[in-house]
Amino acid sequence: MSRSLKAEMEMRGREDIEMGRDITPPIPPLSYSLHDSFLLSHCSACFSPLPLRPTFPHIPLPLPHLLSYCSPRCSTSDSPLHFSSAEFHLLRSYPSSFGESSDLRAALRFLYSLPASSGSVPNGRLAGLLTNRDKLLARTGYDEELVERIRDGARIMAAARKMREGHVAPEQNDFVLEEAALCLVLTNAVEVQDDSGRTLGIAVYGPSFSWINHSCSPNACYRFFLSSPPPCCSQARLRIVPGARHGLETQKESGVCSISEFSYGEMSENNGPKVVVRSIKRIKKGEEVTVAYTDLLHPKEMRQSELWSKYRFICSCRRCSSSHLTYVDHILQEVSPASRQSSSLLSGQDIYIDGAIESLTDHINDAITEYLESGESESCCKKLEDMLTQGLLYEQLGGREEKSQPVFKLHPLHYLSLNAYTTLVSAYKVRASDLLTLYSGTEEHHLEALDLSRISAAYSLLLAGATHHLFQSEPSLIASVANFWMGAGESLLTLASSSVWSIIVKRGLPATNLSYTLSKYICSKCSLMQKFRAILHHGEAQSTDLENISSEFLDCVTNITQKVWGFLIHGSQYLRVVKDPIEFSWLGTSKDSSTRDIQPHLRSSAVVSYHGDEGSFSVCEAHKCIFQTNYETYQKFYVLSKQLLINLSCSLGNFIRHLFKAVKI
Ligand SMILES: C[S@@+](CC[C@H](N)C(=O)[O-])C[C@H]1O[C@@H](n2cnc3c(N)ncnc32)[C@H](O)[C@@H]1O
Repeated sequence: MSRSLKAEMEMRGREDIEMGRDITPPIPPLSYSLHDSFLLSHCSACFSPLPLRPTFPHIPLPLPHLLSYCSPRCSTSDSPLHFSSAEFHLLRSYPSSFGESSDLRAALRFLYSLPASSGSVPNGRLAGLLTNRDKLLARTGYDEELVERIRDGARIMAAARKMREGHVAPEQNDFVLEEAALCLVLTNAVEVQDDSGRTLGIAVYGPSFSWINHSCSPNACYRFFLSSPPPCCSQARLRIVPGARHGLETQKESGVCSISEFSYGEMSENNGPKVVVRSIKRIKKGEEVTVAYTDLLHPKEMRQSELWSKYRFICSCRRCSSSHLTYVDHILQEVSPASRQSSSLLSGQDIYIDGAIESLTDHINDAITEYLESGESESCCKKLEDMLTQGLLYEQLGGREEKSQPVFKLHPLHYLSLNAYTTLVSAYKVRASDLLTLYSGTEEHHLEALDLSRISAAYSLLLAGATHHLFQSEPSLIASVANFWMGAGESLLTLASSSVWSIIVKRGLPATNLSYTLSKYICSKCSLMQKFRAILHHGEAQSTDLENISSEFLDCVTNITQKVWGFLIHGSQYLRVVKDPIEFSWLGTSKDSSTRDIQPHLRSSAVVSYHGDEGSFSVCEAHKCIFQTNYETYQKFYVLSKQLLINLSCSLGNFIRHLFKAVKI
C-alpha cells in the first residue's frame, strides 16, 4: 500500500461553481444490489420495475431463479456477474435468520470486480475506497451486534465463494478480505431511491463520489438515474478534484491528487443506477464539497448518534459545532410542557421531559411502523392525530395528579411531527383511494373520499411550509424543501382536478372553467421564475438571491393559502389549531428567538376563517351548512375553494418548476 493511501480523502471544487449545477457526470456504480424485498418486483441490473413478463437469468441454473431482469440485455450483462461473484451461491444457502442480504451481495459483487492488482489491504483501502474495518471492529465504541454481523456476514460470503469454486462450504477461519469488503460497503454504499423516494437497494461508487465527506450543512446533494440520464446531465463534466485531509507529501501545497493514483477508475459498463452530484450552494475553487450521510431534518443528537454508529466519526461541521444549538436543531427536538393554566413548568416537573420525549417517540414510531407493516391507514391516522393533539399527560409519565395538569406536546416543527405529517399525507390518500375502490357507486362515498384527500393535501402543505420555515435558517435543507413543495403542489392539483367536484357542481352550480382559471392566474402575478432564471443565466446566484426569491415566493403562496386553509383543514382536530401552515408567527417562535424561551402555542379554540373573493365563511359556518344540507352555501364554499386550490397549485407549480428545479435532487 502506498503511504498516501493512509490519508483521509476529500473532494474539492476544481473551479468556482454556482448553485444548482451538476458537478459530476453520471457515475456508474462499482457494485450494486437490490434490497431483498425488491428482488421479485424490480430488475436486478437497472433497478426498474419489472414488466409483466420478466426475463430470468440467461445462464442455465439447476434451481429456481433468484433474480429477475426486465430485458434480455439486462440479463445478459448482469447474470454472469450474479453467478461468478457467488451471489447466486450465497442466496441459495442464505440463512433467513441473518436478515437483509443486500450488503453482503454488494460486497461479493465488489470483490469479484476488483482487479488482482488491488492486492489485499483489509485495514486500509480497496480500489481506493476506505474500508474503515479497523474502526468498525475496534474495541473503542465496541458495538457487539455490528461486529457480529460483520464477522458472520464475512463467513457466509467466504463460504459462498468457496462453493462457487466447487468446494462444499468448508469450515474457514480466514475471511479478512470478505470482512474488509463488507466494511467498505457499510462505509461507502448509498441507498438508491426511485423518483417517488422509495429506497430500492444500495450502490457503491468510485472515488469521485465516495471521497465526498459528510456535513450536516452540506453544499451538494445527489440523485440517481435508473435509466439513461438526459443529454444535459450526460454532458456534465467532473468539476471536483480529490484532496487529502492530512499528510499527503506529494502535492501537499494544493492538497490535490489524481483519482487514478488510488483507484482502478469507474466501471465502464452500463449497468446499475448512476449517480450525479449537484451543488446546492455556491462552492469556491478549492473549497471542500460535502453531502449529507444522514437525515438533515433529524436533530443534532440523533444525527451524531447515527453517524457514530454507522461510520464511527463525530461530526464537527458548522451546524454541529456552534456553541448554542442552532434554531433549527432546537426546534426539531422541542417538546414542551404546557399546563392548561400556565405554560411553565412547576418545580420537579422538568425531570419528566426526557421520559416524555421517549414516550412520544415510541407512540409515534409505533403508529408509523404499524401502518407501514399492516397498511392500517385509519387507525394510524387516529393514533398519530391523537398524539399530536393531546400529547402526554404528566400523570401518564409517572407524575402526581396535579390541579393544573401539564401536558407534554411535540412542537409542530418537531422532527417527529414532521414524520407524522409525512405518514398522514400518505395514510389519508390511501383511505381516500380505498373508499373509492370499495364503494365506487355512491355519491356520499365520493364526497367522503374528497374530504380525506383534502386533509391529505392540507398535511402536505403543512409539511412543505414547515420545512420551508426551517430552510430559511438552514439553506442546505433546500433539497428536502423542494421535494415537499413538489408533493404539496401535486396533492393540491390532484385535489382540485378530482372528478368528485362534478358531484357538487351537478347539485346546482355552474361548472368552473378550469382552463380559464388557469390562464387567468398563471404567471400574471408571479415574476419569480424570470428573476431566478436571469440570475442563474448570469451565473451569479448568491444565497441572498435565493433568500429574496424564497421570501417573495412565500408571500405569494401565503396570500392564497390564507384563503384556502380553512377549507383544507375543515374537520381535522389537529390541523384546526394550525393557524397558518406557512407563516409560523402564530407559534410565538421566530428564528431569532433565544433557544430557551420557545413554547408551542397550540390553541385548541382557534377558529380558522375562510375569506373567499366572494365573501367569507368561518369553518364552523361551513360545517353547519354541511349538516343542515344547505347545499347552496355548501356548494359555493366548495367551488370557491376549488378555484383557490387551482390558483395555489399553479403558483406552487410555477415556483417549483423554475426555482427548485434548479436544485432539486
Ligand atoms: C465515504 S467515505 C468518505 C471519504 C473518506 N474521507 C476517505 O478518505 O475515503 C466515509 C468516511 O469518511 C470519513 N468522514 C466522512 N465525513 C466525515 C466528517 N465530516 N468528519 C470526519 N470523518 C468523516 C469517515 O471515516 C467515514 O467513515
